[in-house]
Amino acid sequence: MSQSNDLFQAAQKIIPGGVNSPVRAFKGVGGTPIFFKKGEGAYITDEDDKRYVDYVGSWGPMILGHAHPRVIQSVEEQLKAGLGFGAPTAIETTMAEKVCETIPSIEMVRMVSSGTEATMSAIRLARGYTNRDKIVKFEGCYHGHADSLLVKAGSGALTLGVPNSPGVPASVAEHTITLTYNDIESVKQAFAEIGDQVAAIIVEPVAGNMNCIPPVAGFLEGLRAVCDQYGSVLIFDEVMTGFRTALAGAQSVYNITPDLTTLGKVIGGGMPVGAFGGKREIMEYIAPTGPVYQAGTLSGNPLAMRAGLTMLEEISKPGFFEGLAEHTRQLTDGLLERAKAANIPFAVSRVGGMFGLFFTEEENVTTFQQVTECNIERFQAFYHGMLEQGIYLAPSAYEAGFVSAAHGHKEIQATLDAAEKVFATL
Ligand SMILES: N[C@H](C=O)CCC(=O)O
Repeated sequence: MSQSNDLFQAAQKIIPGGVNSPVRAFKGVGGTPIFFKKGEGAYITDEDDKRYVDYVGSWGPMILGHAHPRVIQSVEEQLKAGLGFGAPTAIETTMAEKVCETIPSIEMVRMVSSGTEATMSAIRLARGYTNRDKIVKFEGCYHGHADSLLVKAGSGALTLGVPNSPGVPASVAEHTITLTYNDIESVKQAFAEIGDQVAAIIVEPVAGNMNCIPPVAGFLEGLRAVCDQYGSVLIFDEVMTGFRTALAGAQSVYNITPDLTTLGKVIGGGMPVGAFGGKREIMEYIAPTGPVYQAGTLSGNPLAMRAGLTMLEEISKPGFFEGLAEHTRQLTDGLLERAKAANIPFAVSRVGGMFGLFFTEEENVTTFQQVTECNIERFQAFYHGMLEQGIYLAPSAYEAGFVSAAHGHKEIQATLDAAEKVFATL
């Protein structure tokens, strides 16, 4: 028996499923979850002292690698000044300035404590601003677990087979119209029928919660045009892609300006932080300047702001994203080459520091349907083979992988060597 197993047995007695977020439970790959005790750079160490090259990065935030010395130091300094006051602090304004200066579509920003809070609040704001109830999302996209958004959702909900969760009232879900990602015609058609009732379109500009699906040419442009035509708010959920696909997020990669943007993960430097922001005119609808209520005891927590701001400073250094994208390219190209050599039908995707792996005959995966048609048994076998070789990937076929600045030639080569061995066994 391993320490992880013992810990999992104990955890299951007192925590539902033994985990505090369902996707951690390994239901998507079979077996039992690994319990970790330490992270350093590109590596994490489990409770049995086995070290892994980590491509989960705490599900995205760890873009500098684990325990980055500057992030740790800034948190230590803040610790001595107190953990939080529930009152304004100077660092919140510094953080807001940094976000607005980095992502030009954001003229005003409000900090919250998670990505779910960010998307939930952005939806409420869009509804309040437009005085409309309906929202449009896309099947397989995941925007956190607020009621309105847990409809045909991706990520853990899809992994566990509950894309529509019990507990979400039908009277709430009926206001969420779910369309097909990367299919602009279905959007135009829906808007022709009910466009004047739609408060917002919310979209992951790169769908990272159904693996990693970039937008096809014209899709995001089409969403922008439809929102302009019908007076709906365009919300880019950049919780995953913000500060990850590029410094200014996917909106800068694809050159589309949303009305609102939601952020999370990297912005907290590993601490629980989210944010939503955008056009001043819309953001001023939020209390206390406007009537749409939104609040949080821990919002803008100084410890979290300090960690996040330090991380944003580090990733703003010249050349950071070029290096990250190059390492991600080496990884995905290398995997593709080795799969080909082993005659395994396989495809990859990547944008900046995020990537997707697909066991499929298709060369390009662009739709939710293609994602769900991938060979899941083969993914599971690959997953466990890689785990054995000391490579930690997300335990779900529907989650993107993340490369950090700490992943260098050595880690990528180790990953490719491991993959070569595992592909040969499939
Ligand atoms: N894809 C999810 C977040 O973006 C995975 C994290 C979770 O559900 O715990």
